[in-house]
Amino acid sequence: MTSVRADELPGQHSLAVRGLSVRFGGLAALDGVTLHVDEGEVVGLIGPNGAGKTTLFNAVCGLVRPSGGTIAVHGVPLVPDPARLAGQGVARTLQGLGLFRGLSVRENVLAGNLGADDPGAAAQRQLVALDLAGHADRPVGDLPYPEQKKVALARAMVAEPRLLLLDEPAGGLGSDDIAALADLVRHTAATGCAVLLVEHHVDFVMGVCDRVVVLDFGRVIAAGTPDEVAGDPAVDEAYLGIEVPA
Ligand SMILES: Nc1ncnc2c1ncn2[C@@H]1O[C@H](COP(=O)(O)OP(=O)(O)OP(=O)(O)O)[C@@H](O)[C@H]1O
Repeated sequence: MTSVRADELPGQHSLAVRGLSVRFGGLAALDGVTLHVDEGEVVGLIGPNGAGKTTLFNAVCGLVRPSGGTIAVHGVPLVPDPARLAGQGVARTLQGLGLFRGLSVRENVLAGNLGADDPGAAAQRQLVALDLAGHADRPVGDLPYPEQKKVALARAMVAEPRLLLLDEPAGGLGSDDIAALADLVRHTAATGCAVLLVEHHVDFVMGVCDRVVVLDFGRVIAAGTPDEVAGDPAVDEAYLGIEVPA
């Protein structure tokens, strides 16, 4: 069951990033980025290659150290440490699947929730929710790629995060699987989870997100509903006008 921390401030954003800056030597990968995601919301983070999307995820996860700014989850300053993320209600999927290919589907899902009171029951709930229960005892590497993507999502969701970071979830999927993924993402948000989504597949982003934040050269150049962002000339120039990988 998702816990509420005693020091959580009521009415706060699920994720609040304020003035976040990350430098790699002389390069400002993020330069004063401010964004938020609320409970039950799907927010897309898009931008051209090198815009800073992965760096923002990495900063939230404690994989890079910001030079400035703050990150808070439900009003509580985040302690950016990969080993403590789950305890702070945050989960992330990876661009690559990052699955343990020699383990079964169930074992992979279990790996996402080592601290649960009843990890088996939590894993079973996710297997059922993602229609994977029939494959639970198969080696994950035997499943088709779209099913493996679902296993990666189940592993992220098994700890019942309140903030889910999805890193290019549509990568490598065909149109039918992308439509199914959109349903899954909306379903996840409907459970109250806040979802921040990095994705190059623009149609998927525009179809699934409540709001979209556009980065370019480490700065927010536009933010709003998909329609607002799609009609923004700065976005056309920076992003939508260029060819992006499918
Ligand atoms: N560890 C690092 N050391 C030095 N520079 C880095 C490092 N990580 C990222 N960068 C640089 O920071 C900038 C932002 O990179 P980032 O990977 O966050 O962009 P992105 O928007 O995720 O791009 P893509 O869509 O290609 O994944 C780029 O110029 C990148 O080359």
